[in-house]
Amino acid sequence: MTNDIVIHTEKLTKRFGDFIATNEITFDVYSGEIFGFLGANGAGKTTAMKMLCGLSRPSSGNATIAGYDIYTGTEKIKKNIGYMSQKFSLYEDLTVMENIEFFGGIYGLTKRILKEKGQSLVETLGMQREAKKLVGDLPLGWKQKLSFSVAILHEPKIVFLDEPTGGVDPITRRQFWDLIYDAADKGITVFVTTHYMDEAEYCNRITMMVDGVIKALDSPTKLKQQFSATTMDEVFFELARGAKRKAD
Ligand SMILES: Nc1ncnc2c1ncn2[C@@H]1O[C@H](COP(=O)(O)OP(=O)(O)OP(=O)(O)O)[C@@H](O)[C@H]1O
Repeated sequence: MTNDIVIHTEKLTKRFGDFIATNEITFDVYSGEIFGFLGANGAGKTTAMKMLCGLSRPSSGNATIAGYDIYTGTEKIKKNIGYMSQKFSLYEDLTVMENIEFFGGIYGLTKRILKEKGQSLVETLGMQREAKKLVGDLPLGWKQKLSFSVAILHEPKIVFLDEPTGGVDPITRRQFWDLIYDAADKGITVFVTTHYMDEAEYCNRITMMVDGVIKALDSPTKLKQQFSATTMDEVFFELARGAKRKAD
């Protein structure tokens, strides 16, 4: 982690009619940081993440992502980020290698680089025997690890992960987090939403959103001190219990 700021937001706001989904959120994220973005259902996490990825125009406020302005630099932003969501990841009807080639191609990698990177990726993941198998036939945990690796194949400055480990067992989640640490060690900033509080502990810093507003932002250790809590679960409960919004 360095002191270089790669995500800077200032009073970033998104309204849907009269409803304020994300209300004046302000924070900085540093290069190589693992930044956890937490909140109860409906808190406004996905709305914020869509704005940061250049997919949704803010109603007001400012932000720069990888040095590019959120209003005028959305195409540049998209080139400098990777994205992975539990809801959308890989094509189930393509093989492991075909998915690597397809997504690597979209991210602008040449065929020669893709061949090299694809080979070393399946080796790193221990998936040599699966390279020609359909992704649909792989266990969920493997799909998620592959999906994450594909999202950073083009070595983006920032990778956005929207609940990347939903539905898998704790051991596979731990392995997934080893990949996250490797990426952060290489200088890739990781912006991650999760509902798992053990994963919150793995982040360098965490924001907690409640009803569209940032209620807390600090390291897990400092947050636990601040709320006299022994676990992040207790911190989360303390902050989120007054939330008015419910899941859709
Ligand atoms: N296009 C939209 N039009 C109107 N309201 C919306 C729209 N998108 C989101 N919202 C509302 O904004 C609020 C925040 O939604 P968002 O999806 O950002 O929450 P979230 O924190 O990501 O929750 P979850 O963990 O359930 O995905 C919700 O009340 C949701 O209903």
